[in-house]
Amino acid sequence: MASILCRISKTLVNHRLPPFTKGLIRPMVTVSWPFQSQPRDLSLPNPSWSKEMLQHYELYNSQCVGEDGKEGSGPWRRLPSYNRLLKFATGGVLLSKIIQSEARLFTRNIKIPGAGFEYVMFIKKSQEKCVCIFQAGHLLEGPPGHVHGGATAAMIDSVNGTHATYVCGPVMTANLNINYRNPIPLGSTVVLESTLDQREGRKAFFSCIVTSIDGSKVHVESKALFLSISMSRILGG
Ligand SMILES: CCCCCCCCCC(=O)SCCNC(=O)CCNC(=O)[C@H](O)C(C)(C)COP(=O)(O)OP(=O)(O)OC[C@H]1O[C@@H](n2cnc3c(N)ncnc32)[C@H](O)[C@@H]1OP(=O)(O)O
Repeated sequence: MASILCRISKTLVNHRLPPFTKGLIRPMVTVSWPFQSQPRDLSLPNPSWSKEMLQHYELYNSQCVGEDGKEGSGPWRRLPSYNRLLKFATGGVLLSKIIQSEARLFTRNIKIPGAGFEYVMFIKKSQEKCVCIFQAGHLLEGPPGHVHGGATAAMIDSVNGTHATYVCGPVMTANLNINYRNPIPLGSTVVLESTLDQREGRKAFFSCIVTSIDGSKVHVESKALFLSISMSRILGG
């Protein structure tokens, strides 16, 4: 048996693969536990954050500390960034053809600080609310000087999706209905507030409101339905 395995591995090593497969195929020994710790928490302040973004971050962050002065005993909890957890997900027919180590959560894929989606989320421990402070960078332009509606939709889906995952475990968005009320100026900081409206078996209904940082203007209102699914369904495609 050992000699057969040795021969197979030598064959694999010696086999010449086309150049386009470089980086796509990894030796089986590196495929171990599919979960990896996050390399960097992208929801922490960086120099691109506006004064308003920092002030709002501090406002919620201070409420993560309880009256006893202990971090984590307050009514809110800061969620570290989710960038990508599954190193070797098998779902999706084309996944075997892309560089899996380069795959990341859509809203965390622009690496230049301040250019794309800058955001941080806080969840209320009682779980009915999740808040996101979002600063829209110059690469998210839609109408001149304003944020692309698809970028806003992606943020809403991410905030509702994170909230739903926190409350229900693995979920998928089944339906997302968005009303755009006022355009979001590019470069501005807005607040997304996700609310758990109702749970009904596998279904969880959420709403989201996007407002200006001072709450004076409603930019977007939306409703979403998430369905609980098994992890094996996500991994298996
Ligand atoms: C920490 C992690 C942070 C992550 C943040 C990022 C979050 C990003 C979230 C996403 O963007 S997920 C990607 C976008 N969504 C998809 O690609 C989902 C594609 N659709 C599916 O895979 C399936 O349709 C789905 C899993 C949603 C549902 O299929 P199921 O086979 O599990 O459910 P089924 O079709 O049997 O329906 C179950 C119930 O839901 C209802 N339902 C399903 N789809 C619906 C729909 N679209 N609208 C209204 N109701 C719906 C359906 O009528 C039924 O109701 P009843 O039980 O009362 O009969």
